Amino acid sequence: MTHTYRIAAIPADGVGAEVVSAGRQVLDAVAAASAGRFSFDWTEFPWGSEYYAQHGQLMPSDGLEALTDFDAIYFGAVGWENVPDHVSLWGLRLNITQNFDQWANIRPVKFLPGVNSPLRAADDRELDWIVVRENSEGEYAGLGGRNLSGRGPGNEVAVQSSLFTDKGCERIIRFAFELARTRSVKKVSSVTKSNAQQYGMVLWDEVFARVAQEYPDVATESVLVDAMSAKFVLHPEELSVVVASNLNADILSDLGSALAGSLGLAASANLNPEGRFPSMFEPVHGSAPDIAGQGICNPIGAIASGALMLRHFGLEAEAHAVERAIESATGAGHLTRDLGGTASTEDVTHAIVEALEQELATQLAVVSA
Ligand SMILES: NC(=O)C1=CN([C@@H]2O[C@H](COP(=O)(O)OP(=O)(O)OC[C@H]3O[C@@H](n4cnc5c(N)ncnc54)[C@H](O)[C@@H]3O)[C@@H](O)[C@H]2O)C=CC1
Ligand SMILES: CC(=O)C(=O)O
Ligand SMILES: [K+]
Ligand SMILES: [Mn+2]
Repeated sequence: MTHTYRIAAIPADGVGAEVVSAGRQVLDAVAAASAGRFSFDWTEFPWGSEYYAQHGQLMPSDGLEALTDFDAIYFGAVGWENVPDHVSLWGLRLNITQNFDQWANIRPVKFLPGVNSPLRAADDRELDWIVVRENSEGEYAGLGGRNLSGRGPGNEVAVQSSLFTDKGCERIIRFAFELARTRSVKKVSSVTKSNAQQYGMVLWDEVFARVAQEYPDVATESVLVDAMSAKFVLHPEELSVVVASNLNADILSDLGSALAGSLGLAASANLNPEGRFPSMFEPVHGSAPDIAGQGICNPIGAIASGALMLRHFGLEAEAHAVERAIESATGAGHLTRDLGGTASTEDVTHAIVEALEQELATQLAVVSA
């Protein structure tokens, strides 16, 4: 019996279209090698900044309903010069993550063979951690407002509030501890700025201490975000699972990707762990307008996000095969320009698909032996 996974693809803007196309090629190769066990049924939605130019919104008003019944969403990146960035982000990505309660955003950082880290002599023992990002509240709760008229020219005020709830903190912190238990280094580092932000972040620290008591087998530390950004560079080997609020984890995950070699490498999963809504898989990077449309962007972040989607479906061997294929491609020197190479998006995708087909053929041979 073939199991069909229904996936909504939303490439959106800039390099989003290029990397989603690359990721789909890899995922289709995975399905083709599954000997009929499963397949992907793709539906592509033309939403994003171009759609906005025609319709005045990033996605249709009933767009969320259209997505509800999919098994997952495979997303590129949103943002282009014709729309203010806060309008495009809230109109599409945050519209989906907020309304589908994708409260856990998982962002692994790994060292790849053949890729130089800007960290001197860093290797795969040093760079292998997961940023767990609170993805539903915190600094991106969207609470606040602007006083445009009441105070006269030059006197405008704006309030951008953060929202921290005990339940919101607890569920993401618990998620981080459960994840740490599955890793060889069982440690959770909690990141706040609770010396300066004395309400929400102190609540976070208290919830972290409370939940930690239930996980005596997991080591813990609480680090302020400024110190943590230094630690990412100076002592990356001390990190395993890093849990942080929405904004702090957003920043730290770009830093982590850069340390691994490029923003183009980093994968992410926006999870609704209860399964009430589809989860969404996307590269960490944005639409990269500076290199979009040239066929040179790095597809690895999107392809590795596809691996996270396979893992979410319980297809662990396949997810692992994709990750191994990425490693063989980089190890063999198939690198895009952001990594100092000359390969195109298509070259790298092709190299990964080839390595994957060998990887999966070996796996099948082992299974049937
Ligand atoms: N989840 C999403 O949809 C996100 C959307 N954005 C949006 O993307 C637009 C551009 O934002 P930026 O701040 O410039 O961030 P960005 O991530 O698009 O680009 C930052 C730098 O990384 C490079 N880069 C990004 N992806 C790459 C890839 N696959 N291969 C090679 N190099 C890559 C770019 O060329 C650029 O130099 C904005 O409209 C922003 O709002 C930004 C971040 C996330
Ligand atoms: C918006 C953004 O930068 C992110 O989700 O990573
Ligand atoms: K993205
Ligand atoms: Mn970001």
